[in-house]
Amino acid sequence: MWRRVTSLSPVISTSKPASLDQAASGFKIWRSSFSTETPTLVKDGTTSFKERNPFITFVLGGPGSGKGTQCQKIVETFGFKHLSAGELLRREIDSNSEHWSQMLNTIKEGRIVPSEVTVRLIQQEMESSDSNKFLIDGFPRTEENRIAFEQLIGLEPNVVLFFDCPEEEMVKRVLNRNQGRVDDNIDTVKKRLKVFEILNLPVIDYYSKRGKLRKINAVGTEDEIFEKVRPIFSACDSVKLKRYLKTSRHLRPWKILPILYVSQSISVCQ
Ligand SMILES: Nc1ncnc2c1ncn2[C@@H]1O[C@H](COP(=O)(O)OP(=O)(O)OP(=O)(O)O)[C@@H](O)[C@H]1O
Ligand SMILES: Nc1ccn([C@@H]2O[C@H](COP(=O)(O)O)[C@@H](O)[C@H]2O)c(=O)n1
Ligand SMILES: [Mg+2]
Repeated sequence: MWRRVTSLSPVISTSKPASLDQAASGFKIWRSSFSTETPTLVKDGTTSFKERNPFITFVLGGPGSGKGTQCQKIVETFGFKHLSAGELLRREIDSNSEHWSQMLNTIKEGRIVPSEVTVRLIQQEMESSDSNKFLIDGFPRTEENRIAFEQLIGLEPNVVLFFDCPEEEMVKRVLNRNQGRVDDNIDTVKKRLKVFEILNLPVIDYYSKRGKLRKINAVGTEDEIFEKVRPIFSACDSVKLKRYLKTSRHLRPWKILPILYVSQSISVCQ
């Protein structure tokens, strides 16, 4: 049984000019429906999602930079729950949910769906998941996305991956993808690249300044790129382990030493 708890919080705002926001989403009506209250779902008799202290990774990069491909490998190797924001939106469109046609048009135009919609979808998936380690792929795409996540969910990412790829390579990969996506065409890709540059790069810069960004050169084979990703998560495991060691009485040092050793190679991922 879920009950809704609300608390007051400031209105979500961004430092971007309003015209840019509008160009990115095209959903003035949805945007204006943002509440000044922050609802939090709390399961009766159990802890809230926030209290589960989940490990959150945001996965960023331009269109076709390889976010989804690398997330799959991270899932296979480190057992994270993968949530692709774009995939969640496509699923909503396929299920003819409310606003499906607006969402479809937004995606066709390479623009950004209002944050409240996307954050709610991510929140539902996280809260209903058994996992406590999440890869949130393709999110946050804008400062508004980022602030909405912080305000509605009340959490920040532990790590932010950024797959840095030249535009020419991204365009080539998207046009060869062949998965029937409505936005995999040259016109939409050009728009998505523009949106990435104007709206997503400031988010990347934000996390870089806070020391959370792990920038990965996304040129090379899928396996070569994953070898740059791997140490980041080995290190994340070790951070959790260190925390565990502080609180646990059941120490088994011989079991964690190899992982701590691997973690020494963190930080330079270029
Ligand atoms: N290192 C790589 N070299 C060549 N092709 C790749 C590489 N990584 C991924 N690809 C291919 O490029 C295409 C785009 O990859 P992927 O779907 O992972 O990108 P993405 O960042 O998730 O893109 P989007 O933001 O559009 O969802 C896919 O067809 C994938 O198989
Ligand atoms: N935070 C997000 C993520 C995605 N979208 C829309 O979906 C499109 C596809 O996203 P992918 O991550 O699968 O490339 C994207 O171009 C946006 O139109 C969004 O609005 N907000
Ligand atoms: Mg993807």
